[in-house]
Amino acid sequence: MGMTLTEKILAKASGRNAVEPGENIWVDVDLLMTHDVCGPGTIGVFKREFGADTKVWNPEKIVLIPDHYIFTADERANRNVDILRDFAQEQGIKYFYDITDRGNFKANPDYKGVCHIALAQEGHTRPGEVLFGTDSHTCNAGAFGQFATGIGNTDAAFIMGTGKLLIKVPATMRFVLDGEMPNYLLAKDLILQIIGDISVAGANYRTMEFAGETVSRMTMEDRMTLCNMAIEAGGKNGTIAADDTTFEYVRARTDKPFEPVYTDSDAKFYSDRRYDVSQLEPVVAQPHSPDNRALARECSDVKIDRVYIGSCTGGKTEDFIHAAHILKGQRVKVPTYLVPATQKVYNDLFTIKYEGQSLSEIFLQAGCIEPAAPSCAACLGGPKDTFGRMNKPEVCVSTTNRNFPGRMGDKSAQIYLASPYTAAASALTGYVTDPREFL
Ligand SMILES: CC(C)[C@H](C(=O)O)[C@@H](O)C(=O)O
Repeated sequence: MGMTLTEKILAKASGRNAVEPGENIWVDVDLLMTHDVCGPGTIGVFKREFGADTKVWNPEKIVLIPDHYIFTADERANRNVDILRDFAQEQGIKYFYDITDRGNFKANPDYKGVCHIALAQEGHTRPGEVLFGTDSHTCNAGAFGQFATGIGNTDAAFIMGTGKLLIKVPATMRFVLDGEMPNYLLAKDLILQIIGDISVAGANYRTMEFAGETVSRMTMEDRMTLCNMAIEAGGKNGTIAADDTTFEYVRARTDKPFEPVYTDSDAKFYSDRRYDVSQLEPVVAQPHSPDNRALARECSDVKIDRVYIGSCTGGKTEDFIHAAHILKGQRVKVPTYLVPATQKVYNDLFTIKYEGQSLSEIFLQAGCIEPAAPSCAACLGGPKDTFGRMNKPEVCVSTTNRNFPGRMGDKSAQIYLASPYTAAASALTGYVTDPREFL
């Protein structure tokens, strides 16, 4: 019987010809990623269970990325990065993207930024491989036809010691997206539409496989936006079949060989949903859940206090190009925070020209706050001095991926998740705004 992309990767990683959903299998891990929030806990469990002097299973297959709470005076947050640094030195970890100078990240060429985008930009997201990360948005890398999922510190510590993990094979839900994307829709609208349809528990412990002609036409950044938010529907992982777009992106960033695998034509799906994207409209997720969907135009009476454009799912180069498309030559009415996901994205804001102006010039002329140093910043609140943190019960339109109570700081703050178009259009009016008003 045929297998899905996820089943095929897991079969290969467990040394078997075939696997079925529900089976518990041991898989060999290609890459383990951890960051400043969960790395210290993972390292603690690893040392406790394997011994203080034990070496990790493979220092070339572990990636340590400080990204969450780094530009802060908070001592405990800073200590977390120190723990990662000490561990990287002690173990000879090959990929440790350090931040040594917290005051001026530009001085440190090793610093990358938000782990999920940094993993892609550094060539760690390869088709056919197995990636585990101590972060729920590790599913981002499914965009490359990789099996990628978030795990807890205990599982990560086990991988550190053995390079293996016992997991249950997830069943696959397929989402076929066809049709011409209207010029007012972005990938974020599609995934918010899907999560609104199936709910935040609609894909619990299942793969969300995205297919169809619309997906084939998408850039890698769009595909990452889709897969990144599989976890917001409870998904174990997201997947998209690798194609020429994928190969071009990956080969430009790594010379490591990889072997893509593909869903068989007779594979069995848990469910199969189809969308004609030409019929969809810009949407938002209202407070306080990513599945609390409404049409952007239905929320036009919601007055907002700020706009936030950033994070792994909404702070990539193309996200800023989309925002610039709306903001060019206009003036924002509310404070507008810009947080590039990575240092590469940050550099793009100053080098990429959009209709003759750099993106950063467009933003500053429109009255946005100067782009911040790349990091997760206020996407998940963070210490009080975190850039863009919501320290008051205000209302924000944000391109991030979660809007739970307290997610960006204050517990009563209200977050409307939206595409970069909708976020930028809302910045121009001070209300939740359908981007068609400016396109
Ligand atoms: C800090 C980390 C454990 C967390 C996650 O796993 O998702 C964070 O990145 C988030 O987005 O909420």
